[in-house]
Amino acid sequence: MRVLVVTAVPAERDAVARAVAGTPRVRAVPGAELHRAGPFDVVAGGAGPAAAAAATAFALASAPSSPTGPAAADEPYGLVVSAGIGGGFAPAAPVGSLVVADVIAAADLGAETPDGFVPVTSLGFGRDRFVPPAPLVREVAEATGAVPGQVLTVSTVTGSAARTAALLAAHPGAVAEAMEGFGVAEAAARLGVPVLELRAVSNAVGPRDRDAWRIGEALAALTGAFGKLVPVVEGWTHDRLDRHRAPHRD
Ligand SMILES: O=C(O)c1cccc(C(=O)CC[C@H]2O[C@@H](n3cnc4c(=O)[nH]cnc43)[C@H](O)[C@@H]2O)c1
Repeated sequence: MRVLVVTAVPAERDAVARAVAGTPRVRAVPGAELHRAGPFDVVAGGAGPAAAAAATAFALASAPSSPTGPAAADEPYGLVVSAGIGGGFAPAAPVGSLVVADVIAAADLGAETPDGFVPVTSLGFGRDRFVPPAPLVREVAEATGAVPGQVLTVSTVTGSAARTAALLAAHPGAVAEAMEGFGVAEAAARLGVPVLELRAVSNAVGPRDRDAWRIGEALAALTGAFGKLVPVVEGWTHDRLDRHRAPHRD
């Protein structure tokens, strides 16, 4: 199965591509550059949910929607993965660990009210979460050792104990936060393609301490995880994923 992997920055894209031996083949698509490594087409789509959604939509729209020939390049995407480094919530996800989202939640999409934050769904429109296929999440967790749990999408990196506590109060199942998952999921859902989010933890969510980020360690963990993901995605078919697909709703 061909898999589209969307990262924020080129360093994350290259960490994913390194999981597969050989030099990635690079192909330009409108608005992006795809790096093909084994079953993965990897794109560095930019930071934040808007850039991630735009890059995902362009890459998906550039692929055939049904097989057009015998080559892997002619296959439609069966899965989209939002991947990269992320902040981990203690104690579930220490630095260097991996997390896989069982829910991809937009943590700051809503309204501030005198009574606190209200999610967009409580305002009567939009959506604030996507649920990846549960059996696939389980298999990825088993294969990679990733901790399953909610991964929050935020537009502002958390930098205080108070904000950390507020996020955990609103999302008790949260294991990590990053800035792209919800955007990737939104674009994938519109084209009916299942989504996963896999993150390697570079820093603890909490009071800002940029010097404590362990980016190299996290990128190495990301490479290791995608190496273990190859046989997992090869074992999944479009038909099998279809059975676990949640319908898109506005
Ligand atoms: O400076 C570098 O060498 C470098 C290499 C790889 C990645 C980066 C990034 O800064 C990636 C930004 C990306 O990381 C996610 N992220 C990481 N930690 C957090 C966090 O605590 N809260 C939210 N997001 C986080 C996020 O998805 C960013 O887009 C630098």
